[in-house]
Amino acid sequence: MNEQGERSSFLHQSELTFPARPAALEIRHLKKSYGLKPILRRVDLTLQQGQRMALLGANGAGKTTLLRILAGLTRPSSGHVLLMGLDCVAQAQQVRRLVGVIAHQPYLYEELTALENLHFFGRMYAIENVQERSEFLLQRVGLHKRAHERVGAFSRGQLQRLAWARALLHAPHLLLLDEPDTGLDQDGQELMQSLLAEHIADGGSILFTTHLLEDALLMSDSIAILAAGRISAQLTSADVELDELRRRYQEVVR
Ligand SMILES: Nc1ncnc2c1ncn2[C@@H]1O[C@H](COP(=O)(O)OP(=O)(O)OP(=O)(O)O)[C@@H](O)[C@H]1O
Repeated sequence: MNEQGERSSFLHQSELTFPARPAALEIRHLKKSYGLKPILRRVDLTLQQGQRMALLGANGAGKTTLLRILAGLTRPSSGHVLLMGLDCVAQAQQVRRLVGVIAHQPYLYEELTALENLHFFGRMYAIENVQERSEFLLQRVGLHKRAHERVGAFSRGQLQRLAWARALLHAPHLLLLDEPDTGLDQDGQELMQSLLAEHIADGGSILFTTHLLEDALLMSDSIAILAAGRISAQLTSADVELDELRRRYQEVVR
């Protein structure tokens, strides 16, 4: 390259603008049908890194379906989903490492102990310090005394606590939480709140579903309402009172 060429390439480089960091989640024109039945007709949604979003909607609106697509458990019929800039379908394996999921099913092996379950998932995610990390999380969710008990004998709330440990095991960026407080007692609810706060303090992002509008408001930075297969309303939590949220929700889901 001649002198002039070097200079122009230097100038070019100095003028480069670095791309803004990718959104935690970017959903465009997402559609999902089961057979001929459309469930998600056109979902567009963005969640920035470090943010918490509540996803509301009536029974059967498609919230779980949407979360399952984001978690790589179900394929979309069409549209695009990017997670931290990675395509949910084309880069599904990398995407799975970025998400921690609490779903309706706990996704745990009943015949294994709590510790064995975490070891199993730890190996799946190729976590280096799996023993240490598993013990730390069992302690954190209050199950350290049950580490060597078979999960088949756990109560619903204990399963949910272990599901939390499993979801956090690989330190995912995005938590996808489908009614995450199901079965948790008062202590469990407080534990969940502190796990969520720690996740956000560490720079993570959260998308969760709930039917409790009050919780949605308290636990989120923004609220999206899914109705008729679309995000029919999006609100900034700090700008809306509970009564107004109730009114908007009724208007949209009716
Ligand atoms: N595997 C499937 N095959 C066929 N239909 C399905 C399947 N999974 C979900 N559906 C249908 O998709 C629609 C949306 O279900 P989904 O579980 O996503 O709703 P939801 O908003 O999470 O509801 P809820 O608040 O009751 O948990 C429902 O009509 C349901 O029957």
